[in-house]
This record gives sequence, C-alpha cells and structure tokens, in this order.
Amino acid sequence: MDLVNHLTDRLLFAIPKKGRLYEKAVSILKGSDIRFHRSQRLDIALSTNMPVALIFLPAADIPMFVGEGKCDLGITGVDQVKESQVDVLLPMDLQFGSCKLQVQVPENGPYTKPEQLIGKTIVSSFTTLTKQYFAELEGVPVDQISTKVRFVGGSVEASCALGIADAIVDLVESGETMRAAGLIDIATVLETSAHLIESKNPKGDTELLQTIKSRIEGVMTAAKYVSCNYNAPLSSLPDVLKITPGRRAPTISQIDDEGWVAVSAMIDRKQKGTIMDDLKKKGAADIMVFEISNCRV
Ligand SMILES: Nc1ncnc2c1ncn2[C@@H]1O[C@H](COP(=O)(O)OP(=O)(O)OP(=O)(O)O)[C@@H](O)[C@H]1O
Ligand SMILES: O=P(O)(O)OC[C@H]1O[C@H](OP(=O)(O)OP(=O)(O)O)[C@H](O)[C@@H]1O
Repeated sequence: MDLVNHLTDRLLFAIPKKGRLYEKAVSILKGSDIRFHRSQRLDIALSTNMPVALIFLPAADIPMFVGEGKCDLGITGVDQVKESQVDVLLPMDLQFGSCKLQVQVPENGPYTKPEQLIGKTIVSSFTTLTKQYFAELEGVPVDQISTKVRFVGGSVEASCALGIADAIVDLVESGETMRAAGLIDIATVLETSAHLIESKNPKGDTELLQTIKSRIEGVMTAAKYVSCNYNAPLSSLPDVLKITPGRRAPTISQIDDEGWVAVSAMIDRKQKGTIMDDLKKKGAADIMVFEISNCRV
C-alpha cells in the first residue's frame, strides 16, 4: 500500500516508534493537542481530532522518509539527519535527546588522540559521520581514508572488548555506558538533540503544517517560561521592569492602590528563584509564579 497516495487528505507526521526519543515525542504531540490512539503493534495512528496521520518509524529511518517527501514532518535526532545525508528543513530544536557522538577508546590502552587512530579499525552505528570525521583528520576525500570503519547496529560499546575495534564512535549522554565498558572519550564528532524536521516538498496542507509548527512552538515556550505576577510601587517600576522585561514586553495594569501597579511577565523557568528574590529586594510585593499549560507565541 502506498501511504502517501492512500492518506491524501492527511498530513503525515513521522514519530520515533521506540527508544530514547519515543516518550518525549509523544508528550509533544499531547501538548500540541494532536489526539490519537495507537493500537498495539500498529505503526500508523490516525489523529482523532486533526487531519494528521502519525507514522511510527525507527528514529534512523525518519530523515529518509521526510527527505523524500513521503512524510511531511518528523521528529528525530540531528545525528540521524546528518548520518542520512538528506536534505530536510530543521525548523525547531525540541530541547531533548541531547547527547554527543564521541570517539571512545579503552581507558588503559595506547590511544589518547584521534590522530593515533588513523589506519585503525573503528566500529560505529554512524559510519557516514565516522568516515567524514576521519577523512577530515586524514586530509583526504572520504573514499580514500585508510581508517577502517565497520558498522554495528547496537551495543557498540562492546566492540573493543570483543576485539573487533581499536576504538568506537558512539553516543554519550551521562557517560555511564562508556565507563561501564571501560572506555574514555577522546574527541567529539557531533553534538545532537531531537529536532522537528520538515520536508522541502511537503504533500500535506501547508496551512495545517504551519498550525502544527506553531502548536509545537507553543509547547516548547510553555515548557521554557513561567508567568510571573506581582505588585510594585511606581517609584521602583524602572528597576523591577529591568528584572522582568518579559518575552516581548511586560503587562502593567492599574490597581486600586495609589502609587502601585500590577506587573505580569513571562520569565525563564530556570531563573524563577533568583528573579523573585531580586524583585523582592527592589520593593515588589505579592510575587506569584504560575505554570503556563500552553500558549501560542
Ligand atoms: N543516551 C542518550 N541520551 C539522549 N539521547 C539519545 C541517547 N541515545 C540516543 N539518543 C538519541 O535518540 C536517537 C535514537 O536512539 P535510540 O538508541 O533510541 O535508537 P533506536 O535504535 O531507535 O532505539 P533502540 O536502541 O531501542 O533500538 C539517537 O539517534 C539520538 O539522537
Ligand atoms: O551515556 P549514556 O547515558 O550511558 O547513554 C549512551 C548510550 O545510550 C545509547 O544507547 P541505548 O541505551 O539507547 O541502546 P543501544 O546501544 O541499543 O542503542 C547510546 O548508543 C549509548 O550506548
């Protein structure tokens, strides 16, 4: 069945079917109010409230489907996009799935610099990026590198201990997997995080595509900011507004207390403690912080 021709009335959105990106990707769909029910083992779910079909695919395959215009939108890691070498738009960093693709060697071995690995055997699930990295290191085109790059699909960290690699190129987040395998990192090939990716030739309704992007942007903003509300004496207004300039500008309202105003502004969630302390020091009172459950910006 050719999905693209079968679901012509729906925008096709590719979502990682399992693994590290699955849960956060699904929570972004929920936050965007794209409702769906995914039957067990079914990799297609039709949204029940929007003309969208969610296609659950391996994270590594999503760039290809979006790149070829078979899906209009997708969520996957930048590492997968670069590894696939496809031409897609990357409209939004989704701020999760952050990790580094790193060159790793046995901790008590002879290698301390990536240059020492030229001509050796490297194992990775990211063979394209690994070859590109060594081509640059060797100063030759990719098809002329002397370093041998072999593919394995998972548990890459076992390769050195099993005697099939001098070094590996694999993802590192906490470093736990690397340390447990007796490896250390000696170079970074790429820093990555999950992104919204978009076809350059979308088949779906472009207005709907914009609506979905705007909803996801709203989810991201709601996660980044909280709403800060307080009262301030007019005399301290210039000082407190410097502390809470807002995303665009703060809202200042009259209140029934002469010489005082109410201020409302979006503030960075991570700074909320310091911001509240600073406002208090500058004379603000009744300072409250509220969660933003959703927004459009
Ligand atoms: N430890 C990690 N921390 C953060 N993000 C990660 C981590 N490992 C992988 N990722 C991100 O998630 C993407 C998918 O990795 P994952 O290991 O889940 O792949 P998968 O093969 O689809 O799933 P599985 O390993 O269950 O088969 C990676 O390309 C990367 O962008
Ligand atoms: O630095 P850490 O926090 O330990 O994370 C890194 C590990 O996470 C990923 O593998 P995953 O556990 O998804 O399984 P995989 O090896 O089957 O891909 C990655 O390939 C590393 O092995």
